[in-house]
Amino acid sequence: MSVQDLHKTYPGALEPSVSGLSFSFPRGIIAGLLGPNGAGKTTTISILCGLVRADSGKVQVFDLAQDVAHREAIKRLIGIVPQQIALFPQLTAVENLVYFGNLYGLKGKPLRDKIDEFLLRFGLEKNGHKEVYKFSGGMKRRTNIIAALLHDPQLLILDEPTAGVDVQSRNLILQFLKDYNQQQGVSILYTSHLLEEAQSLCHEVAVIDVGRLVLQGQPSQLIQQHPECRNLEDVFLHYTGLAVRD
Ligand SMILES: Nc1ncnc2c1ncn2[C@@H]1O[C@H](COP(=O)(O)OP(=O)(O)OP(=O)(O)O)[C@@H](O)[C@H]1O
Repeated sequence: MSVQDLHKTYPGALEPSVSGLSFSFPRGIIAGLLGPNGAGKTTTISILCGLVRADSGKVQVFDLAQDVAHREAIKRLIGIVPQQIALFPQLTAVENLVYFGNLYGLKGKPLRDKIDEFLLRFGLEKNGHKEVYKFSGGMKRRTNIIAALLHDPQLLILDEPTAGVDVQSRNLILQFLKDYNQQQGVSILYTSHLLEEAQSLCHEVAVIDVGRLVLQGQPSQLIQQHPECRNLEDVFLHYTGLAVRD
């Protein structure tokens, strides 16, 4: 995927959210889009998915331009896991997942089999028929991820998928993402504020700040290039500074 000279100012906003942003990631890797609060990560992801329209700039997903002509094709290629849990609380996990599968034209036994397979893989097999409002935060997050996987996306985009989950759920989610990337060859784009996690998960990261690219590269190389930095978090702070963001 790539974005080139991307600009976006929301209606009524005084400052742009994305301002001349360019980066690209090769197919088949786990990529991290990192940056402080308000850096423009969610906006960029939303533009990549076709949920928000850019003011200007070029966006490509698997060599398809993100425009009206390719929006439907790109929608089928992408699975989106939003930052906020997007599930119906009064429905059970299975009912939610049937609903999301139906949106992609999946139904019947093949859909039910797939749901059962993912519930098992995400440790939810005993809770499929429980209403989601009764779920813990980690269970909701895991169900939210399954909803994005049912149509076999080629690119999985996750906005802070491990925010607010316990160590066990986080471990399961990260191991799943590694396996899914390796075994299925699915490309993954992920955002997080947990830089230790990003360092161990991502093949490549792009750091953005105030809507612009700050640096991009493989975590190990970025750390090597900065002898004074012990880890990715040190490199991140070196470029983005210590000042807190609004
Ligand atoms: N719908 C909107 N209308 C106006 N401004 C918005 C809107 N959505 C985001 N913004 C602003 O755009 C900027 C970038 O926000 P965005 O959510 O893309 O950043 P982020 O990097 O994902 O932040 P965080 O890490 O806090 O989730 C912020 O200043 C934010 O306040």
